Amino acid sequence: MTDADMSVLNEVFDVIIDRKNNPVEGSYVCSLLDHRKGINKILEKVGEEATETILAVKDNDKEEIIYETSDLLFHLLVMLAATGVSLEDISEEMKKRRH
Ligand SMILES: N=c1c2ncn([C@@H]3O[C@H](COP(=O)(O)OP(=O)(O)OP(=O)(O)O)[C@@H](O)[C@H]3O)c2ncn1[C@@H]1O[C@H](COP(=O)(O)O)[C@@H](O)[C@H]1O
Repeated sequence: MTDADMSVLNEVFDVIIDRKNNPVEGSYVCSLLDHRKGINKILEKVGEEATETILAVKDNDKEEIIYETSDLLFHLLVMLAATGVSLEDISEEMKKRRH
C-alpha cells in the first residue's frame, strides 16, 4: 500500500475538523458532534460499526468487510476529532512502536 492510498483518511479528517469549527446545516458529522447524547452517540456508532465489521469478517464477505471497515474508520475519525486527538498524534504513537 502506498502513502497516497491512505491520504483520503487525512482528507476526510480535515473535513471533520472543518465541520467542528464551522458547523454546516444537514451535516452528518455535525449531527454527531452536537448530539444530545454527547460523546456517547459517537461511541455508540463506533461500537455498532465495530460489531458490523466483526460480523462481516465472520461471514468472510470481502465487500462487506471493506464497507463496514470504512464506516468504522470514519466514525473513529469523528471520535478523535471530538476528543481533540489528531491523526499526527496517532501516527507518532504508531511510529514509536516500529521495530
Ligand atoms: N465518510 C463518511 C461517512 N461514512 C458513513 N457516513 C454516514 O454514517 C451514517 C451512519 O451509517 P449507518 O450505516 O449506521 O446508517 P444509519 O441508518 O444512518 O444509522 P443511524 O445513524 O440512524 O443509527 C450514514 O448516514 C452514512 O451516510 C458518512 N458520512 C460522511 N462521511 C465523510 O464525511 C464528510 C462530511 O460529511 P457531512 O458532515 O455529512 O457533510 C463527507 O464528505 C464524507 O467524506
